[in-house]
Amino acid sequence: MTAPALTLSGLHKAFGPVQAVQDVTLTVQSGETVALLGPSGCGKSTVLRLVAGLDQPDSGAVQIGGQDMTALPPEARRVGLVFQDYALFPHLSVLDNVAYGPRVRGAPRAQAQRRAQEALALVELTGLEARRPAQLSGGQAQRAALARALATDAPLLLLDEPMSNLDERLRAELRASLRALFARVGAGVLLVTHDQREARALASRVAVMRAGQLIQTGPAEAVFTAPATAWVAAFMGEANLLPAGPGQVRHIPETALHLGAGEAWPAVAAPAGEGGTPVTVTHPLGPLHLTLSPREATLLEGGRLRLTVDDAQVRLLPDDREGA
Ligand SMILES: Nc1ncnc2c1ncn2[C@@H]1O[C@H](COP(=O)(O)OP(=O)(O)OP(=O)(O)O)[C@@H](O)[C@H]1O
Repeated sequence: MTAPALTLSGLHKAFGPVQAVQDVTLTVQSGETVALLGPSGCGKSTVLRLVAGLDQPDSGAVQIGGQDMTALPPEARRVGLVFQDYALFPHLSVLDNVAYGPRVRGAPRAQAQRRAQEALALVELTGLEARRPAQLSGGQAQRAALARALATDAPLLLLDEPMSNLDERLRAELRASLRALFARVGAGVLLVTHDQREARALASRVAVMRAGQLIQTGPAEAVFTAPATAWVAAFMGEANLLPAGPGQVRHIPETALHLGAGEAWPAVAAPAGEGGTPVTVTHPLGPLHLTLSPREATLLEGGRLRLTVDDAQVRLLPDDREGA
């Protein structure tokens, strides 16, 4: 079996009193996209910087393609980097920006440009080779930065909030094309994001990070449908976490709420928003929050809503939301 694209073992990194990364252990296989997901300041970018060699860990090891790279400088690590601000060279054409990686690695000009053309074709920027970065839209600049990482043929790609500067429409567009692109290039991809939708759309596995530590790692769907703790569930946007005794909550996912059957509970609707009509139902388990589609909203009768809760989907989770 081939070595994983990336193996992190027991990484620690502190900045003065701040434990930015604590005991992070994670593997990314070749051809796999793993999302490092967590709120601002939890240490995601620091992990990427440790992988890229831009920072040194206090302890722990970074292996890339099965080789220990912990002590090596960034240029020896064979990783393709895409950071939030793209960092394209403003004075170089798009083609030269993308050919830069192969050139630095010693490829003759013609060969480097050929590789750059191929990478630009992959991100659908063919035809814009002669432009300067300032003449690109946000989405195009983002794709040029990606092409530059792809042109290095690195077995590991590191993406830090790669769509943070794009509007929602462009994000949705790029999400769809990126997933297909990653599958085609076969590299291991470590993607940093605080956006759970982005993680869900792009990654096969998700590692949830909080205050420097990984608190849940697993297949994306498993993490989203079965969060391990109340904090993870809340971070994923789960609204129904009801008190269930000391240190525990009852997690009722929206899929567990079956509308239009059972008892009619008192329900208070808020004005309809973009996602639908928010409703709070007074249920013996506690107040249940849900958002009704226009069709579901017709089930509201005289301030009441019929619903049943599918007990099989209800889980007790440890409540770890205080502190940290
Ligand atoms: N060079 C540094 N010096 C001091 N503290 C730092 C440094 N870099 C990061 N930190 C601190 O380490 C913690 C983790 O930061 P990091 O940038 O890794 O978080 P993040 O999860 O990537 O956040 P964001 O999503 O906002 O980019 C934060 O508390 C941050 O303030």
